Amino acid sequence: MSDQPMTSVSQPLPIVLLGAGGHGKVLLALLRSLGLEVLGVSDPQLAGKVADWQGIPVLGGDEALDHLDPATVGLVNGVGQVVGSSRRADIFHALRARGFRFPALVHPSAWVAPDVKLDEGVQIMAGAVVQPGVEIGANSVINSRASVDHDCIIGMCVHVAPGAVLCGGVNVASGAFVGAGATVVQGLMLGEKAVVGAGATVVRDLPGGHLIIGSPARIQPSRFL
Ligand SMILES: CC(=O)SCCNC(=O)CCNC(=O)[C@H](O)C(C)(C)COP(=O)(O)OP(=O)(O)OC[C@H]1O[C@@H](n2cnc3c(N)ncnc32)[C@H](O)[C@@H]1OP(=O)(O)O
Repeated sequence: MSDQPMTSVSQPLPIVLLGAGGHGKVLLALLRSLGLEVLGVSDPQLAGKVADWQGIPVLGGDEALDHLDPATVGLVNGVGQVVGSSRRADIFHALRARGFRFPALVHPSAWVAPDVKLDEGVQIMAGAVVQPGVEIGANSVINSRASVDHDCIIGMCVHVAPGAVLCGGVNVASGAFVGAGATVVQGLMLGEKAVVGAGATVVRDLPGGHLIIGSPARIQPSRFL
C-alpha cells in the first residue's frame, strides 16, 4: 500500500468513467462535486445506442479504451461490487495491467482522518466516516454513510455497503462484502471473499468464503444492573 493516497488532488487528470449503471451514476455525481473533468463513459450496454449519458459522452464499449493513452487519463471504476460477481475486480486488474491509473476518490461530505492510507482506486462515498489508523486496499468501496472505525485494515476489492459499520480494529480480507446496514464488532476478522448479509450483526470471526446473515440478538436478563 502506498504511503501517499493517489487522490484527485495529486492526480488531476481528466477522467473516463467505466460503467453506466447505478454505481457509475453515483460516481459521476462524486466526480462533479470534486470539479473533475469527465471525458465520458465507456459501457458496452450503451455503445452504439446513445451518444450521451447523464450529460457526458458515451465513448463506446470496452474498445473505447484502446484509443486512450494511460498517461493522459485516469479511470474510475463505475462497476458496482455485487455478491457473487468478480466483474468489478476483473476490470480493475485488467486495466491496471495495461498501465491505466485509478485515482482514489473521497466525496467532499465524507470524513477521512488525515493518517488514513487509501490505495489506488479506493472510493469513499458521500457521508462515510473513516477514522484514524485505517488502511484501505485498492479498488475497495466504502459506500454511502458507511462507518469504518479506528485501525481497521481493509484489503483489496472489498465493498462496505451503505450504512454498514465496522467497529475499531476490524480486519477485512480481499474480496469481502459487508452488506448494507451490517455491524461488525471490534477486533474481528472477515476472511477472503466472506459475505456479511445486509443488516447482520457479526460478533465472531467469519472465515473466508463464508456467508453470515441475521442478527444474534437474544433477549435475556441483564448482568449490568
Ligand atoms: C448502493 C447499493 O445498492 S450497494 C448494494 C448493497 N446491497 C446489499 O448490501 C445486499 C447484500 N445481500 C444480501 O443481504 C443477500 O440477501 C445475501 C447475499 C445475504 C443472500 O442472497 P441470496 O443467497 O440471493 O438470498 P435469497 O434472497 O435467495 O434468500 C435466501 C433466504 O435468506 C434470507 N435472507 C436473505 N438475505 C438476508 C439477510 N440479509 N438477512 C437475513 N435473512 C436474509 C431470505 O429471506 C431467504 O429466506 P427464506 O428461504 O426463509 O425465504
